[in-house]
Amino acid sequence: MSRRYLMCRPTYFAVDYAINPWMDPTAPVDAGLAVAQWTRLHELYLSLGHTVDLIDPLPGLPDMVFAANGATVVDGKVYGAQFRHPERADEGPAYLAWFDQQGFDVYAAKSVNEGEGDILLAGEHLLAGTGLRTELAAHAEAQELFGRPVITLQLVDPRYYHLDTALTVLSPTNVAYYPGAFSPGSQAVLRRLYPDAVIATAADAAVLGLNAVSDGHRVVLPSAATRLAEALASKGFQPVPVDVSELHKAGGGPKCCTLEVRA
Ligand SMILES: CN(C)C(=N)NCCC[C@H](N)C(=O)O
Repeated sequence: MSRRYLMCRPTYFAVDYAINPWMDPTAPVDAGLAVAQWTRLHELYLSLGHTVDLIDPLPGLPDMVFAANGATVVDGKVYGAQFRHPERADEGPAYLAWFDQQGFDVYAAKSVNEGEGDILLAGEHLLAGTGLRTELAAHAEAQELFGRPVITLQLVDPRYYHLDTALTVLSPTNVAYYPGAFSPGSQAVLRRLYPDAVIATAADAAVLGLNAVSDGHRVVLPSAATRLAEALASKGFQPVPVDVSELHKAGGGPKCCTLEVRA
């Protein structure tokens, strides 16, 4: 199924600060390679028949490439992001202004939330992560704004700081997830909601394999996640691997670079 995405070219990509355990400002980053990998991801979406809008990157915001964190867009309503860390604070208004200019109904958040990093549409309801970045209060805000039930999931491992590092929505009725990233209660919720889920291993999660983008059948995921790709194929999904090794140095993958625009 064809989707509409928003992406941001990593023109100013760098790892200048560390706000997650993957980031090491002393390690070298090849900004040119990051742009090349991002460009391949962009072209891949176009070749799969998706529409991709682009927002202009801003200097001084090296993580702005991670468009998924910029907002949550459902039914044409845009719930703006309010970032936990000051290093990313200016991204929220930049993304909201873009949506405003495009004529969407935009809502500035009252609570800390990092967009689709932590708030994922799954069929009729929203799955929402908390514990590391997005505040619980944002779940209530999102429920009120979108008029859809929000299912709160507690994240417990700092490596999997956003819900979209630990869980991929594969279709309206199924997900893939790494149980170790969730509290025991949230693991039980996921088992109850998704008895047929694809269960990722610690190794799948460690290459950020769950930071994937599904259109309901084709699943774009990091090429390093080979076992997860096999598990998805065995459930009838089509894995589409993409190399995002340079973006991984900031703690990101294909999903982080991709905000779904649901008009
Ligand atoms: C699923 N992921 C990982 C994302 N949705 N976003 C990536 C954000 C990376 C950024 N350095 C940060 O730590 O905020």
